[in-house]
Amino acid sequence: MIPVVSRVEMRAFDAHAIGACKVPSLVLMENAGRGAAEVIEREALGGRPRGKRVVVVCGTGNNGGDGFVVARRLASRGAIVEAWLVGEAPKTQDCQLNMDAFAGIGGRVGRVDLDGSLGGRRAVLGKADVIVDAIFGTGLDRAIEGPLARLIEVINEMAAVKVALDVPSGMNADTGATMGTAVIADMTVSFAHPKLGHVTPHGARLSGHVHVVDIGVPASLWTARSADLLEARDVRAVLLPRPIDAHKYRAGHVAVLAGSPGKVGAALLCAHGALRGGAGAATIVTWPESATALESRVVEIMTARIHEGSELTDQIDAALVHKRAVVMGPGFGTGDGARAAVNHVLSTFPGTIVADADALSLHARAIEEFSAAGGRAILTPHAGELGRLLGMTSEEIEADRFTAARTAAARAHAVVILKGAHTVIAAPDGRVVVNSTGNAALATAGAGDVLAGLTGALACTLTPFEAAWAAVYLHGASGDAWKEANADRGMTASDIADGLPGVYASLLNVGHARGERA
Ligand SMILES: NC(=O)C1=CN([C@@H]2O[C@H](COP(=O)(O)OP(=O)(O)OC[C@H]3O[C@@H](n4cnc5c(N)ncnc54)[C@H](O)[C@@H]3O)[C@@H](O)[C@H]2O)[C@@H](O)CC1
Ligand SMILES: [K+]
Repeated sequence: MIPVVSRVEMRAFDAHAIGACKVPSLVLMENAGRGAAEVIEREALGGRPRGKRVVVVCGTGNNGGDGFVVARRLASRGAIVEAWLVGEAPKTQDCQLNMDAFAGIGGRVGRVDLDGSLGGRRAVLGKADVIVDAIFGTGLDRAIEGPLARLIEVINEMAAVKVALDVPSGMNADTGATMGTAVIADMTVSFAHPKLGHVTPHGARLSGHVHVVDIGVPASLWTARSADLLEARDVRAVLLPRPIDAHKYRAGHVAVLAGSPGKVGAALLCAHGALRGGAGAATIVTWPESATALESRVVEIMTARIHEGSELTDQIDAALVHKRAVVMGPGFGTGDGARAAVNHVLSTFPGTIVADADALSLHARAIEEFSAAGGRAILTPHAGELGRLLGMTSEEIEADRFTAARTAAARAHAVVILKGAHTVIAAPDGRVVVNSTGNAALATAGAGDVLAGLTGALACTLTPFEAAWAAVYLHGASGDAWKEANADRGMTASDIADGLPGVYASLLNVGHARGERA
């Protein structure tokens, strides 16, 4: 997993590097700027910097200092570079020294007169191949307004490739939100670690592709991080090879409490996700009309009937015998019977419980009720559902997804999967993992049902937290495989499930080892 840090953590990392590790700040800045210049040369200038026009827009703090290093480095590679200082004079010594060093090699330093017209500047920016945004980094502490905001809007209008240093100026490094206005970059070079804001839906749109460069201090020296970004090897490590004598029930039997008349598709997709996700068996536990509708359609999936009324809890208990995980909610309904069923499972089922869709709606403003599961529940809300659980709007959730997920996990004493681009998975003990897979192809009806079923399948053998993050990763990876083979659209929820064996094959490389499969 890759550590993802907050603004405060990053500033503490820098202070540690300079103080305890005795690496001079000027060296860190040189490393940062050199790393960024290499990324820009390779990714934005096609490996041919000579004769290309680059404008580096520098603030007066250390982000601006990084900008002057980039300017000097690219100039020495043959690019035609202008560096602009936005403000009267550098405010930090390292910024001043690097501005002088750029001027010292014959570089042109211009000053942007924020009170004047930006007309002349606009013409120069219009001719640039690359614009480097070095106005603000982690020092941003208030909304950008007035002439500075206008300058950023002008940068955003330009056709040049825009590269942000550390964070796009105006992006909140912790939440990804725009503070006043923000640079919309094609790519961002982040120093030492990715920042939380880079891995939020809004921040990812501002940042473009994020490259992380080393600044010469081992990341391992510093363990404080707000979240971890998933990598393929993390998922590979928890997916243990199956023994040669795997049995369908040892591989895990998932119960799916889902479906109501008109919504049996949700139950089917969920069970299909569980089976393609590796469950040995799946049983849909549902109302009589739904069971009748399902029985004519399912082959590999079993059904069990439950009725509203006095027999309900006994019927559920009988249906859940020997199940390792229950997924409840997809298309299940929100009536009295559904409520009684969901609450009964929460307070009695000994395995892992995945609560999705209607199981979440039933507990609006009462997220604490999930603590009845004693830490064995996994909740799978999108921002709207989590908003209802916490009594907030979905905009308030999106404004700070990390805090929302962490708060929800603590209050529910459950694992929370906050869905969206860069899904956040939070554990009740405060650990937070961010997903690195997935794309717009996954925005399709029923995708959530498949994720819930897949999570249930993995929960048969993994802890709730591991099952949650591994499922999210695999689900996204199925979307990525679809996009690679087709496009970022046209995928159905069944396709997501059907893509899972291929994802397993590429992760585990088991395609050739058929003898080991159950
Ligand atoms: N030694 C270090 O600490 C290192 C820092 N590095 C760079 O330094 C950056 C942080 O530098 P700084 O802490 O100097 O901060 P910034 O360069 O991000 O910001 C500088 C100044 O902007 C002002 N400011 C904040 N918000 C504003 C607003 N909305 N409108 C107008 N002015 C505003 C602040 O008061 C501050 O003086 C990092 O993002 C990174 O790019 C790198 O060089 C690596 C090493
Ligand atoms: K920046």
